[in-house]
Amino acid sequence: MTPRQETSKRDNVIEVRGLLSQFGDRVIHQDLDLDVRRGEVLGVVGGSGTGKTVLLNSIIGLKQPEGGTVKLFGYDRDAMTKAEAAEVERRTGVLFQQGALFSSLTVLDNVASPLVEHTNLPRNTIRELAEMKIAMVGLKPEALYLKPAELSGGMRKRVGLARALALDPELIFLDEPTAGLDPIGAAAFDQLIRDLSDDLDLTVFMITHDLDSLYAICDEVAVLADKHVVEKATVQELERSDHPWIKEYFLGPRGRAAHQSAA
Ligand SMILES: Nc1ncnc2c1ncn2[C@@H]1O[C@H](COP(=O)(O)OP(=O)(O)OP(=O)(O)O)[C@@H](O)[C@H]1O
Repeated sequence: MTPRQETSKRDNVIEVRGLLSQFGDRVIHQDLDLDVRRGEVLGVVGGSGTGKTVLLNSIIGLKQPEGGTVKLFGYDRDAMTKAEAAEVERRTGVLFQQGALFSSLTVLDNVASPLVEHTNLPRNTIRELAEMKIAMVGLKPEALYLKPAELSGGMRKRVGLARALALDPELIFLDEPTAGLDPIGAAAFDQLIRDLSDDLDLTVFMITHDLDSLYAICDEVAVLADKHVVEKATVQELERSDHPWIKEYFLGPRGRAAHQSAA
């Protein structure tokens, strides 16, 4: 077993340098740099098709970059041993856009599945741990034996989050977690993410179109435009940016409304 690479508060949990991502001749990212500090809740925004999901996939290893380096917990993705890759996977949780739940499994079995796959714990312990995670995301015990089709959109997101948290990760990736939720459900989900981050010292990489989420819970926001991260800063700093897309985004009518409701 490899010695676990510890990270301190000052360390970057994610470090991307000079990322080049392409599909055929089509360049999605060029010279993209991004640092995410331990414990930070980072919002990732950008126009539709700017490559937010491709960036997430490149960081978690679902897409092999055409150039540059991606480091997670200090390990270079391209130079990791199998054991290091497994460690990184265990320390990382992902909530995909559609939840990606197994439709034939109950809530309990969905949340238990990473524990079954990655640990040798006895059945009873797995069950208790899964129940704990389900309670942690605010779902009642009545939900344990329901199947995904019997859940509301907000409940499905919570189950996806509970599953992403099953192995006690230090870093979670969320792809538009509040998409499709009503404003009250979205605000509750935002608060849940912020509380989990504070309580568990979780680092959060969150793609979102939801301006309210940025104001409510993000420490910083990375803006994707022109094939790279054009700025990474607090929302207050971004409101003063000269970049045309950022200006339009934060100072347009929806940005102003989000600013006012956060004030
Ligand atoms: N597997 C693929 N093959 C070819 N092109 C792809 C593939 N995946 C993504 N793309 C292209 O890469 C670009 C970036 O896609 P991505 O899904 O990352 O955008 P996004 O910023 O997440 O968009 P949205 O906000 O609409 O979800 C898009 O133009 C998309 O068509």
